[in-house]
Amino acid sequence: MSENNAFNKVLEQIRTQSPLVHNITNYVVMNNTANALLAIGASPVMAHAVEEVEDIVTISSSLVINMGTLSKKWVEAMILSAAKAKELNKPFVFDPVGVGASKYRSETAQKIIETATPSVIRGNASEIMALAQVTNSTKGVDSTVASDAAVSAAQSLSKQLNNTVVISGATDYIITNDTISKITDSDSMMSKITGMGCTATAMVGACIGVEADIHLASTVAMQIMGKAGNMAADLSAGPGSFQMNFLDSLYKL
Ligand SMILES: Nc1ncnc2c1ncn2[C@@H]1O[C@H](COP(=O)(O)OP(=O)(O)O)[C@@H](O)[C@H]1O
Ligand SMILES: Cc1ncsc1CCOP(=O)(O)O
Ligand SMILES: [Mg+2]
Repeated sequence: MSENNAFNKVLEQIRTQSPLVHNITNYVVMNNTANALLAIGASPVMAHAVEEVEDIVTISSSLVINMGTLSKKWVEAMILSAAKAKELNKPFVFDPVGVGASKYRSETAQKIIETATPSVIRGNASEIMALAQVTNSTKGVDSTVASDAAVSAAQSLSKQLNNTVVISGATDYIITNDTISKITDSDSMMSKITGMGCTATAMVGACIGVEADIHLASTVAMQIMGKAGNMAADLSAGPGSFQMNFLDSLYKL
């Protein structure tokens, strides 16, 4: 299938099926990522309570676990939901926000991965290298290195876990064992807005909710980000209007 056909097919599936995407995500991006999922045609639900996460996983098409703003109860909810996703064979994507920046983040990321292998791990270069225990260059939640630097770390992580690893940045890499796809079509304005990485992870959640080929679904998710990012940048004077135009662009894709 050509790249364009795959893109159109997955986008069409999202719009016709409107997959329910269960997000356990952070306070910073919760509203943005819910709106981004709606704009692309998916149906978001943000649910964190330990009392309900297993029920929500059960009715959802996919699960997004994002560890941006951790706390004890939320970690419990993440572990419960990851275990449920494994039991029910539901696809799930993990965003290891800021892994390496604190012992708590590193331990939590390991706990989640040990509970259930995420279908996809999506992070920036510093996060992927910290997760693969190559180097710790994490500066808070932003990467200090270009995505190219994390390719071999992502590849060993993917081989070790037998899953798909996405490194975002000026070039996005989608890596599944020896298969590497690259996307260079996006805009640097995207790095000036908080939550663009989390939005990329949410887009992966939407795509794996409708498409069983996880590498293809992850690639389309990053294409969606790049295309909407370019469209929005053309219309925007700066990061403020970019945020609004990005949502409109997702809707118009
Ligand atoms: N310098 C850049 N040029 C173009 N696109 C970028 C750049 N940096 C990030 N992006 C895009 O922004 C989105 C978020 O990536 P990134 O900033 O790496 O994530 P995070 O916010 O988790 O650090 C991705 O879709 C990526 O393609
Ligand atoms: C700033 C910040 N602090 C904790 S979570 C968060 C959002 C990070 O989002 P992204 O990784 O998508 O930029
Ligand atoms: Mg991030």
